[in-house]
Amino acid sequence: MQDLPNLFLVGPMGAGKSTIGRLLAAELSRDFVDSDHEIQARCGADIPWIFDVEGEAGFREREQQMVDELTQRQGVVLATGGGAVMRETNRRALRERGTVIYLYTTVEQQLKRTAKDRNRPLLQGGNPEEILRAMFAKRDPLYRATADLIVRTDRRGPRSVVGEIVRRVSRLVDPLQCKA
Ligand SMILES: Nc1ncnc2c1ncn2[C@@H]1O[C@H](COP(=O)(O)OP(=O)(O)OP(=O)(O)O)[C@@H](O)[C@H]1O
Ligand SMILES: O=C(O)C1=C[C@@H](O)[C@@H](O)[C@H](O)C1
Ligand SMILES: [Mg+2]
Repeated sequence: MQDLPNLFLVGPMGAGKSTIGRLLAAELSRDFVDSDHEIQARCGADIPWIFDVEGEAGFREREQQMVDELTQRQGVVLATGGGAVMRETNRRALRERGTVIYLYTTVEQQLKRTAKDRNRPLLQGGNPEEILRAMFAKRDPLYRATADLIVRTDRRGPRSVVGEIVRRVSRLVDPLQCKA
């Protein structure tokens, strides 16, 4: 599937953007890039540390620069951070430079998938369920407004989600799928 556009994954913490993105890129023989990982690699610091030193505002500036840079690559699968859609500039870059896939999941699944991980500063120091519900209310409309496709990840494993994405994206690119 050489004609596929860039594929950009958006969605909340624990939706599976990093996990599914990596598998999807391997399946399509594409490069995989992960905005959170790239920011951490360039700073030599993990996300909680960046939040401690620069605050969320500093992290969001770095994220905007990274989204701008990574969306200009060709032939990539990109996992964005869960909050990237909060900025209009990021939403525009994503929409204009590739096909955007919203990985949807429920707050119940997010809680299970993020419970043991301390690398998400916005979930520390409060009730994670309340935080995730408030984020969902604010962000779900933005994920939907940015996305070309919405794919549920709460009821099936990562490999099955990858299969669905490949099928649905190839239909978007070539709606009739006629045999030669
Ligand atoms: N479809 C799935 N079914 C079951 N578990 C999943 C699924 N997708 C991801 N997971 C698990 O959920 C956890 C979080 O996934 P992942 O780190 O890929 O989420 P993310 O969307 O990248 O989150 P963040 O925005 O915080 O980076 C991982 O342990 C992963 O193995
Ligand atoms: O949902 C969010 O705002 C975040 C999600 C993660 O991917 C990281 O980008 C960071 O922890 C913030
Ligand atoms: Mg991730």
